[in-house]
Amino acid sequence: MRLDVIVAHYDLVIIGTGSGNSLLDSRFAGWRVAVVERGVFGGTCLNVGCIPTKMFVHAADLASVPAAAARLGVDETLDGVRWPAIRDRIFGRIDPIADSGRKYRMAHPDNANVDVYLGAARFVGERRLEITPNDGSPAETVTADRIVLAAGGRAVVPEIEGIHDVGFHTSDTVMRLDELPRRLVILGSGFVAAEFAHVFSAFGVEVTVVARSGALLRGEDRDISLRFTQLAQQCWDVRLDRKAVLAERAGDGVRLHLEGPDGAETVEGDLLLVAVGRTPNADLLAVEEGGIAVAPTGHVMVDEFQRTSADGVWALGDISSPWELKHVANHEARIVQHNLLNPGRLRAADHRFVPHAVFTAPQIASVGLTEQDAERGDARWVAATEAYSGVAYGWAMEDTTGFAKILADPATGQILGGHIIGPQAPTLLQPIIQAMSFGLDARSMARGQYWIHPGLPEVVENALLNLPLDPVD
Ligand SMILES: Cc1cc2nc3c(=O)[nH]c(=O)nc-3n(C[C@H](O)[C@H](O)[C@H](O)COP(=O)(O)OP(=O)(O)OC[C@H]3O[C@@H](n4cnc5c(N)ncnc54)[C@H](O)[C@@H]3O)c2cc1C
Ligand SMILES: NC(=O)c1ccc[n+]([C@@H]2O[C@H](COP(=O)([O-])OP(=O)(O)OC[C@H]3O[C@@H](n4cnc5c(N)ncnc54)[C@H](O)[C@@H]3O)[C@@H](O)[C@H]2O)c1
Repeated sequence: MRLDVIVAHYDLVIIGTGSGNSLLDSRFAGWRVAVVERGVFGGTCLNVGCIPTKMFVHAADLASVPAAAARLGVDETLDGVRWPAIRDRIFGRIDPIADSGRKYRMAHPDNANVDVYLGAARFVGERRLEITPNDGSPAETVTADRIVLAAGGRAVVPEIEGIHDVGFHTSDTVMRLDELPRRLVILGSGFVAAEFAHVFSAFGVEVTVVARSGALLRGEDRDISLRFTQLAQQCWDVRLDRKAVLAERAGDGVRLHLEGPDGAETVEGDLLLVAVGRTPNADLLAVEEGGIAVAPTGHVMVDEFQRTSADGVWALGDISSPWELKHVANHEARIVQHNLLNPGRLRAADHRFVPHAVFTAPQIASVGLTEQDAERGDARWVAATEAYSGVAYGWAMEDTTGFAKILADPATGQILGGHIIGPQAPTLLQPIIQAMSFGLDARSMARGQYWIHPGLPEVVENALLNLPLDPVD
């Protein structure tokens, strides 16, 4: 046991103000609470994740309109992209929200029972934390009956010789650039790579994507990943099956040395964006000192109630979740909130049908089993697709590449998975998520309701009707 001076004991300490900040409401008014935040209030989604990226994506979608409109006989020109104006509008909206969130917690009478520590917390014992303030003042030790770990994760930087010398960006910094680069090299082929490749190329930047794997977004259903990779290759310089072995400066820019199927090669850009995944912050919190078990992936281990292995310690969001998605972090925050307030009536988190969307071009959305998942299982399944070009609104759009794919149990019609690539994919997928969540089978979903004609959701209706389900009497 360390003999630090304990400055305070709390009923509850929350580490991290992303989804962790949403736990507190008037029901906690009688609790003595501390909130610890080492960075900007509001966490990843608000400040450097979902929200600003999608604000850039929307602007990128608008910049892409003239190219798409010409095919329909509408001639428009893109006169320019005012990057500083786009950037400043986005952060001019976001930064004050983060700022007012911090002020609300620190100073509003609603939070009279809450102490805010602006600093980094780490475990020094069971439910015992050392907090190192951001302002350089001496560390303080606090203890608590309950602790919620909501400290998220951080971008991974791969071990490539020279990478720290050349300078690189991650999603944390690339949205605040002073000016657009002429050429951008993106290392990685997941969500972040796909979204920023779209944003920067729509703004006129020459984009090179370096993928370790043989396809982009290879976690998607393989038909979706294949279609997206083919489309990406038409827009960006896509290098598949490449290993980056060395980074060096090239003039004012950067050169990456790659090894691939055809041997050694190099790619150059004015900027390098590293987008090779994220890792949970459990290590920085020294959670093992608090008796908290960690999985081989680095995630804090939790049970179905979001309890860690240490008494009184809960976890939510990216620090413990393999999904690393805001709607999952929010759901888990609601579960932890309920369980803190109702220790005798614990509620389990529901991770049965976790959807996701990639806001690239075209958009992609997915829920449930992919075809490759289904092949690995023992259960019977069937799959069917419908192209956007097979429904009236898809004709209107002259879409030739989008499709919806649905997997189902052929006997019961239970929907096992849904995957869509094309305009408005996340919006089109939502009824499939709803059907899976509430047990609506494919037959009932297809024919038990009207589908607005000629709406784009007809692509989902037709994919359902195309499923080769077992005949029913
Ligand atoms: C570029 C990008 C785009 C994304 N887009 C989407 C999207 O479109 N849709 C989606 O669902 N998800 C998206 N995500 C993922 C989403 O942002 C995360 O899943 C979500 O923000 C996780 O929330 P959280 O509360 O677990 O962690 P965070 O929001 O990361 O909050 C953790 C907080 O803890 C603080 N902290 C960390 N360590 C300590 C410490 N030792 N002491 C004190 N404080 C600490 C951090 O400063 C941070 O503020 C995106 C992520 C990125 C990076
Ligand atoms: N729209 C969204 O919901 C959204 C958007 C952005 C980020 N996110 C979340 O943030 C997380 C992080 O995103 P991400 O794109 O950084 O990670 P990711 O896990 O989606 O993709 C990382 C990719 O980098 C590749 N990779 C790993 N090491 C590499 C190396 N050394 N060289 C080249 N490639 C390498 C991997 O094979 C993988 O394809 C995602 O898992 C996602 O949950 C969500």
